[in-house]
Parts: sequence; C-alpha cells; structure tokens
Amino acid sequence: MEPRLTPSQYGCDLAGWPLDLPIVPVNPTLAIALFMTIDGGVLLGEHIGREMAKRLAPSKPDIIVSAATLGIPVAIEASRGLGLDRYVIAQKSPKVHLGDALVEPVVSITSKGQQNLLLDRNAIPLLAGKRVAVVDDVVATGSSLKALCNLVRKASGEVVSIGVVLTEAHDWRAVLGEDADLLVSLGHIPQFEIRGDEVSVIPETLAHPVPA
Ligand SMILES: Nc1ncnc2[nH]cnc12
Repeated sequence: MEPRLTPSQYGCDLAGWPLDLPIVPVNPTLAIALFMTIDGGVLLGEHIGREMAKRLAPSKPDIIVSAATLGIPVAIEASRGLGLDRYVIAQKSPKVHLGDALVEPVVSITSKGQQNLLLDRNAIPLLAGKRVAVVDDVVATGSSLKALCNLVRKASGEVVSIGVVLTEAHDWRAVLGEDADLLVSLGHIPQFEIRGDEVSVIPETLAHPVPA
C-alpha cells in the first residue's frame, strides 16, 4: 500500500471552481496533486470548456488537438465551448490503424519510461493550413505539449495557442521555449517534497515562485 501522506489533499482553484486534489507520490521524494479530468464530472467538464474557450477564442482556432487519455475531455469541452465540431486526438498506444502514423517521443512524470504520441495520417487534412489550438489537462514537464506541437507542425498546421487546465511547477517553460508564450491556463499547482509521511510545498514550484 502507498503511505498516506499528510496533508493528503491540496486545495486549488480552476478559474473560480474550487477543487481538493489528492497528494500522491511519484517517487520516494516527490509528490504531485493529482488531477484526473475523467473523474471530475459533467459539470466540471462544462466549466472547463467554457473557461478554456474564453481564453482560446482570441487566437481564433479552427480546430483543437489533444492527447489521449486525459486530454480527451478537455478537447471535447473546449471544442464545444468554441462551437467547433471536429477535433484531433493523438494516441499513446499503437492501434491497428496507426502503423503508418506520424510519431513524436514523450516523457511523462505520471507514466513510466518513454512513450510515443501517434498522429493518424488521416487527420492531416483536418490540420494542414489550419489555425490549431493544442490543449491538455496538466502541463508539468511540457513533453506531451511539445510533442503535440511538433505533430501539428509536421501536419502543416499552425499552432496559434496552447490551453491547459493546470500548470504544474515551471519545468515546462524551458521545454516549450517560445511556445510557452502561447500558453493559457485555468489554474496552477505546485509540487511537493516528501519527508517521512509528511509533504510540504516546494516553494520554487508555486505560481509565483519563492526563490530557493
Ligand atoms: N498533477 C497531475 N495530475 C494529473 N496528471 C499529471 N501529469 C503531470 N502532472 C499531473
């Protein structure tokens, strides 16, 4: 069994929607506030879509792109909020129809090892020459969003904005580089240091970091 950490939850705000997230270890010294978009309910999904749409609308996207699995509700709800129909989801696991897919590597802090993001070649016509908003649930390392931006560009789409529900710490800024300027979010979560069964916020990972 995982040790129970104290405190066990972190309270955050998603554009006016208060949420208590469970604090879970990702390794012996680091814990995160876990946000699972698929467990939040329909009303939270609607709220996320409405608030995400407000923030993405100024970039006038034609279509939204995200990654399976936790990005899927964000893509659907943001598309609904923007009045868009089609959206494109990059897959993480090879599917029978994806033998010939466009591929980009990803390193995640919540899944072990290296994975790939795969874009179905049949989706290329939906993206080529289009203004594309890339969305995801949480940006931590920035690796998934960077891979998504690379896939959109390989498909000749223009990345006009990046929308995430939560930013987590700040490592993503360096990984995204100039693309970090395209990013909008609904909230921020820090990361946590584990000592024994107690956790404390790492000050440099707060929205307005406290220098070490
Ligand atoms: N806090 C978090 N919740 C869910 N997925 C994540 N991926 C990276 N950080 C995460």
